[in-house]
Amino acid sequence: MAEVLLDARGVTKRYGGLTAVDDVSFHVRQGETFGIAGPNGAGKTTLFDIVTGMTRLSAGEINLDGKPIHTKSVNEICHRGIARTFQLPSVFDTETVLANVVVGAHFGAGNPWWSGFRSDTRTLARAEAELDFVGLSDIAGDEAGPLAVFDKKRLMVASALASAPSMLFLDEPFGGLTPAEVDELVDLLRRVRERGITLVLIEHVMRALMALSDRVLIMNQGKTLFEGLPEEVLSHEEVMRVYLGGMAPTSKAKPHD
Ligand SMILES: Nc1ncnc2c1ncn2[C@@H]1O[C@H](COP(=O)(O)OP(=O)(O)OP(=O)(O)O)[C@@H](O)[C@H]1O
Repeated sequence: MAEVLLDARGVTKRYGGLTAVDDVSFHVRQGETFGIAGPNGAGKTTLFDIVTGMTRLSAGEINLDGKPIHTKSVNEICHRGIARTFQLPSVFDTETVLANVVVGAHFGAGNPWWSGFRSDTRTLARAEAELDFVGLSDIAGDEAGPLAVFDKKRLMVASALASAPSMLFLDEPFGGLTPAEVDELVDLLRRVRERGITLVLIEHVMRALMALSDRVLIMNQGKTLFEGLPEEVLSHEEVMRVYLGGMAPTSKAKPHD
């Protein structure tokens, strides 16, 4: 069995009287794809924000490769090998598609912090290779702001990959995509996995979550409702009641919306 890459124990985040993430523990093994689902407000994005250093946990610990990251800054965590994408497409609107990816390549895991002050052919080549990988080379010179949702989502993936991560966290990568785009992105993420990059994804599109995940974590009201194999979700009564609400898991609808 592959080694544990990420180990989260008793992770808790309180906002005043609200406990957004409540004593959640899970681990992710090298090379696996770990899916996270749950209704609106379950604490999924907060969990991502904690792991990636965008918010501090109130209690618990998170280790990457056996070393703590929950006390580290966003850039230190990035340099340790964790990259992420966001629920709402987040790109530098007024920069070109290529310039967006160059940012990831400049500031990512393989470079020291000052690398952003210089431009080199190796960094540019890495950015161009990732653009090619996600299928956006043809529009490398276009401004990123007016891009369609699917292109922005692929651009976020390219920028994240350019930072040379060992783990890629994807927050609802399939939201707002057409069925054909969902299929294309599933294929792209499989190719990311084939590169040996460990994936963690939050997803409401159950078809995509089931197709990609080796194991899943279902959250509800900040707590772990279920952790196990995707096929076991279907026979878990509490998950079916709370999350799926009786809907077929292959449905493309968001049951909580
Ligand atoms: N900065 C914050 N301050 C106060 N409360 C917050 C903050 N961020 C999140 N919350 C609350 O924490 C809870 C969990 O939110 P979170 O966004 O993590 O849920 P989610 O599972 O990602 O939901 P969704 O599926 O809608 O994205 C919600 O009740 C939310 O309102």
